[in-house]
Amino acid sequence: MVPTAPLAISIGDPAGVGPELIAQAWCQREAAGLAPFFASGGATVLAAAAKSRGLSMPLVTITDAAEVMEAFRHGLPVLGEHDAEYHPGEPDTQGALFAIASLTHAARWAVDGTAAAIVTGPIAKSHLARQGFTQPGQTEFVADACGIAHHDAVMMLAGQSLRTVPLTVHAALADVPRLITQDLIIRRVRIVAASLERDFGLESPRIAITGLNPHAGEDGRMGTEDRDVIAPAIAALRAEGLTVSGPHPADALFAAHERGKYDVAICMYHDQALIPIKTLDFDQGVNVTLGLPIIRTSPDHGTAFGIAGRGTASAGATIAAIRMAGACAGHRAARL
Ligand SMILES: NC(=O)C1=CN([C@@H]2O[C@H](COP(=O)(O)OP(=O)(O)OC[C@H]3O[C@@H](n4cnc5c(N)ncnc54)[C@H](O)[C@@H]3O)[C@@H](O)[C@H]2O)C=CC1
Ligand SMILES: NCC(=O)COP(=O)(O)O
Repeated sequence: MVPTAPLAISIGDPAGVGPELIAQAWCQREAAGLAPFFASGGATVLAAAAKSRGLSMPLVTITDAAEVMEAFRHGLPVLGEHDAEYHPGEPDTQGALFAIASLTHAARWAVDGTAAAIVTGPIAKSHLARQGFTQPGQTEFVADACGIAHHDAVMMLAGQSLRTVPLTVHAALADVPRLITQDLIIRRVRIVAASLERDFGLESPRIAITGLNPHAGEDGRMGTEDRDVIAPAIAALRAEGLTVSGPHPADALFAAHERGKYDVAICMYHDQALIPIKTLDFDQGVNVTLGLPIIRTSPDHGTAFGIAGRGTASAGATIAAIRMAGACAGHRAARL
């Protein structure tokens, strides 16, 4: 089923690769089968970024999202006057403030139903933090926009043959053992299971949970978290009827012969979840936030300031993120 409203896209840092990849996605909209989308501001940035990439992409300034469906056929619809100069590879204060404004508007449109989903362009967290962006990332920003507690907004990375969820996300590795609790595992796995059913159409998803330590602790000989925290949480989730396995030694779980045995791997920390996705599928990886009343996706890569404006950045992950937002919105619409 197609989404009932267009998708809103925030531009991300205008000095990064976000703007040119949005332009590229619009140019490939038909071949890629993308649902109609519109940009949250950034007319100047988008026009210059398209030009830098040699793309022919008209912009259509709109004043109401109701105009998107018609406008999308002729050019990239842009809603909102927030804008910036285009200085690829040179992040600055004005650009960071624009990135915040673009994200703020797009999130609001998703929350009030103007948009069926939000797709967020990459931001540089440290640059935005200097301009008052208080959340650790866009996941938490969007959670705040929805009035959802940060610990109930769950990051999932999705590639072509693998989905992973980092249980702890932007946390120092030294803090991870302390942060992993039975309550956190149970709470997040419930959200993952419900979201995979609702937004991805997976009945009774198979959920594999990694261990924290080498060999999942080898029965307490290499760390006790696997035995004393993760295993009891898995038992509790199974008792609820969820299809959960583990704790699995993380080193082998992502091998090709293992990946077909589960629908999602719950990982203990950021790099345990993101390294396999980015290694297997850098060009197609999508970051999707589960547990929200709205749908939010993003390419899994960052701002890539070093290659912005050169025309070499791949639009694969941005296109995959737009496609996934449309598919999830379609799943939700079909359940109404
Ligand atoms: N969704 C988001 O908003 C994300 C934002 N970031 C932010 O991005 C900034 C830079 O982070 P990095 O760790 O350097 O990651 P990065 O993803 O920006 O770059 C890592 C490497 O991948 C390359 N790369 C990235 N996107 C590419 C594309 N589309 N096509 C071809 N090559 C590409 C870059 O040139 C670089 O060599 C950080 O400030 C971080 O906070 C990082 C990840 C996700
Ligand atoms: N490493 C993933 C990442 O940084 C994306 O975070 P978010 O901005 O989507 O919360």
